[in-house]
Amino acid sequence: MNDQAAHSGRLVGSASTGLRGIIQVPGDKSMSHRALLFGAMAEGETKITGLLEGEDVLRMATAVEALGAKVRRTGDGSWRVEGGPWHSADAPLDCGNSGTAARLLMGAVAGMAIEARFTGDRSLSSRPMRRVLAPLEAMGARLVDGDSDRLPLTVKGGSLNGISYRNEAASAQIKSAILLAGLHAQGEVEVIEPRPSRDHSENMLRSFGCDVESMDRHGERFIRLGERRHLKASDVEIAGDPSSAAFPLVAALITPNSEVTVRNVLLNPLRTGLFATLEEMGADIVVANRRVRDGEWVGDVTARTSRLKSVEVPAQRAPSMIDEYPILGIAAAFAHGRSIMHGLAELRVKESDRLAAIVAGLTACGVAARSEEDSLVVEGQGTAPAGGCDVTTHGDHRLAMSFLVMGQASGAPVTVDEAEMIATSFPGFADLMHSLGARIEAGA
Ligand SMILES: O=C(O)C1=C[C@@H](OP(=O)(O)O)[C@@H](O)[C@H](O)C1
Ligand SMILES: C=C(OP(=O)(O)O)C(=O)O
Repeated sequence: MNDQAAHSGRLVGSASTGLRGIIQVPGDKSMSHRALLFGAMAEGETKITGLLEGEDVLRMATAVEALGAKVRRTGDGSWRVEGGPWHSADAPLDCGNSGTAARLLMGAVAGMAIEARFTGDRSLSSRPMRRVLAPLEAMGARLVDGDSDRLPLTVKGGSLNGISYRNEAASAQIKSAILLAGLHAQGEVEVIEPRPSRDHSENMLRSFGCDVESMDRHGERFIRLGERRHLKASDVEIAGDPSSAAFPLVAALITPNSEVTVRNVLLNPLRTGLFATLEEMGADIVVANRRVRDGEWVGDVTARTSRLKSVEVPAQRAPSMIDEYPILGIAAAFAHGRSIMHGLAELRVKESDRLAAIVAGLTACGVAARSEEDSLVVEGQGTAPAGGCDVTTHGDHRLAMSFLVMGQASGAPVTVDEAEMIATSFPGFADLMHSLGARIEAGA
């Protein structure tokens, strides 16, 4: 099967005899969004290598073009972005499935004397936007559609004041929207994080020439914009997405006779909670060739078939692995004993209610799992689960990939629906998994 078949809707993952190989995964999604957006806001031409060419990121590229930037892909696969000047978009900005595109763009638009209407697909139109709109309105932006919490909605920006905002949700999207709006605000702009979220915006704003201060005080993180808030074009090199690397690596851990290396994975410490958790579960997972590239840690990660034991994951760790709970749920199903993961309220407002969907999918595959308030409990049997089920993904790419991985080592095949959504974050997933020996086929 080629990746074309991955667009057909249903895919089936079946037991493989072993996964082996050395691969690279597509570029990090968070960095890709930011590289395009910051490039579009900067003076001069930004060169991006390793950009994730997934649907979410391509939505961002189209949106910044509609707002005034020039974006092109060159023959060698790198991208060029020429910054502004920004103007109101003639047509709505369709953010597709991407929460990051919608929320970061809202922040950027809020800071300028322009207006933009935001739309999205069925999933994105059901996700909360007030979390970003509330601080942006407090800074002086206007929401043309009253106090709406959902797309479609129209943001009118211009003449903002500063803000000091407590980011209780530990959301990097909220923080980034505030910082981006703050680039054009008068006065202090500060975000306080009781639990730090991914810091790619801070790191990349610095490489685009902005003053951004990050400080840890009394167990909280303070992020503050300094005086210099003007963006200058910068070259950005993007390493492999750890949230994508998670799928082949966990597949190797649970499938007999496997050894998989993913080269050049982004290892920013605010993104590596899954790897720490897998180590606690006894996984044979090793990082080699650890190095700093463009201000971010990068390395090669190898995973080998392992006997996993159960784990308890504290709420404090959740932001550093927020997109990895679906695949951790699969690892926990193969582990010996009861795993508990705390502090997962945010999973309910992702592309689907991931907490409910993980429980439903695992249960269908013969694994006892439940949610208890904001925690996930998985009763691992220490052996391969039955499988032999149809999993409803609710159009959620991470659920589709997770359950296809589960099929690689389950008693009977696992079928997922709406597999075309995988292309939002991991184009080429099925082909890459095939190159390792995975069995993923078009389903009836
Ligand atoms: O800022 C980002 O690039 C992201 C932040 C996270 O969302 P929240 O900010 O809602 O936690 C994450 O789930 C998403 O995939 C990407
Ligand atoms: C939550 C995710 O992305 P976003 O919020 O950008 O839609 C994700 O990729 O798992």
